[in-house]
Amino acid sequence: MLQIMNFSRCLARGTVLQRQLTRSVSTTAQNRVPPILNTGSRGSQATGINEIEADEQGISIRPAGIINHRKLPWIWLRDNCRCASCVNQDTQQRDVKTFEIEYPHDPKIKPLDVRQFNNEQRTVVVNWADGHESTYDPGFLTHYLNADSRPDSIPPPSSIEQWMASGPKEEPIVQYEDVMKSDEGVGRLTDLIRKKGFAFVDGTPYEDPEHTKNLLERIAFIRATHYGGFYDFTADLAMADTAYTNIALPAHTDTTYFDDPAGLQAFHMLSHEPDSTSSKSTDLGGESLLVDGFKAASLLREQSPEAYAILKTLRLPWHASGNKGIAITPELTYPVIETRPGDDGQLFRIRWNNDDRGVVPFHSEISTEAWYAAAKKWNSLLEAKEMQYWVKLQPGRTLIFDNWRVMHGRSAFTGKRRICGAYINRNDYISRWKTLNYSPEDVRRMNIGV
Ligand SMILES: C[N+](C)(C)CCCC[C@H](N)C(=O)O
Ligand SMILES: O=C(O)CCC(=O)C(=O)O
Ligand SMILES: [Fe+2]
Repeated sequence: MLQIMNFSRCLARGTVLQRQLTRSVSTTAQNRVPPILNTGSRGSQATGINEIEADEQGISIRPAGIINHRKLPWIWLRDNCRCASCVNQDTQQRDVKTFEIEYPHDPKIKPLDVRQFNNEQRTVVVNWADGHESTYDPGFLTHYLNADSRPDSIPPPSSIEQWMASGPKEEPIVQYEDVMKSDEGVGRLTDLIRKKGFAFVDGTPYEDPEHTKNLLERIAFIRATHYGGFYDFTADLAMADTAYTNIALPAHTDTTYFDDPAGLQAFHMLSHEPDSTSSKSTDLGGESLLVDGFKAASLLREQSPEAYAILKTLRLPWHASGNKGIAITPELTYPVIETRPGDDGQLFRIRWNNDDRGVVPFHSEISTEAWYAAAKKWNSLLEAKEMQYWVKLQPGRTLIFDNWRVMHGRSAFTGKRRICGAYINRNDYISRWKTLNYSPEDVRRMNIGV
């Protein structure tokens, strides 16, 4: 039986909807909505909705097992209405005139009633005084009752595989033709990178670097920097950077000098031939080093929580200054190790290139010597044999890695060594990974939090 108190005007509406309705609530707290299971596919577990309470401020849904009584304010509900007149159906952008709503009590958005339907989605409907009707997926509502922000578009920590000198359990390989011929191939490639930090694309044609460029553009458009867009380089100091030499490079991440370092980096060794500088007998060198920065940070946290805290806290300047007319530094300073907000402090980004690091600033709580001691511990981890995964890149095998997690380096070399590749923005890569590895519904929720 419909119990609609203080919502006199919609009584007529109530009879029309009655046959579909399982229940509605009034602003008085004593109305309890018997438990129903929320079939919303929010996150990994269905959240049972026990009861909906509505009052002058908003509605609270007491999900099964959750005791918090967070109330979802009316203005928040109206602002997040997803109906065709509140969301531009062509662009998914908000059409709601948020700031025409008088806050906090606008007679226009006074709710006349809140209902839960007995349909598949168990949708919750709010009828507003101005005649507007908003429909909500209970999974969306219960998510925000449990969380302070939109669902993360990150794989659960359990699926992020950290590795050491032997690399991931299974070598992360995707075939070039799979990536070129289908989005399924791109989905597998981006998911391997997301979970293992890097992947190889085997069978990449190497006669013409264009194939490598086309491969990388299957993920997302290439990010241009002062090194150009798609890069194809040898040890000729074409640019004033040690990458364009043949010296050994220790483990580092690239583009530490941008506020937003490149999300992905790729290397495809096109050729490596002896030249007059190479002695016939010894090998030419130029092996590639990969170090899992998340593994290193996890070990540092275990072995020396203080050093970990210091590298997480003290923010540093970084720079790219070698090339004429180029003087790039991030606008903010950044620590070596960054974690996501929240007390589980999931690792978010590693920024490490001791050659491009600026001057360690003096800090009110952290002594400079303490930072150097912590950085020394960090560096010893990166130099430890058991942390170093070495690969000899070959023509045909393109390496693509997460430059926010995996550090790269190389051994010194002789001969003529030619590498091509590119950077790709973090958000463009994550967008591609999301859209190819999650349902449109889940992507929508992750992206707009609804
Ligand atoms: C050749 N390639 C463009 C890939 C790199 C150029 C040098 C990158 C610089 N040392 C850094 O760490 O960001
Ligand atoms: O030559 C290599 O293997 C990599 C050099 C490097 O660190 C880079 O190009 O970013
Ligand atoms: Fe590099």
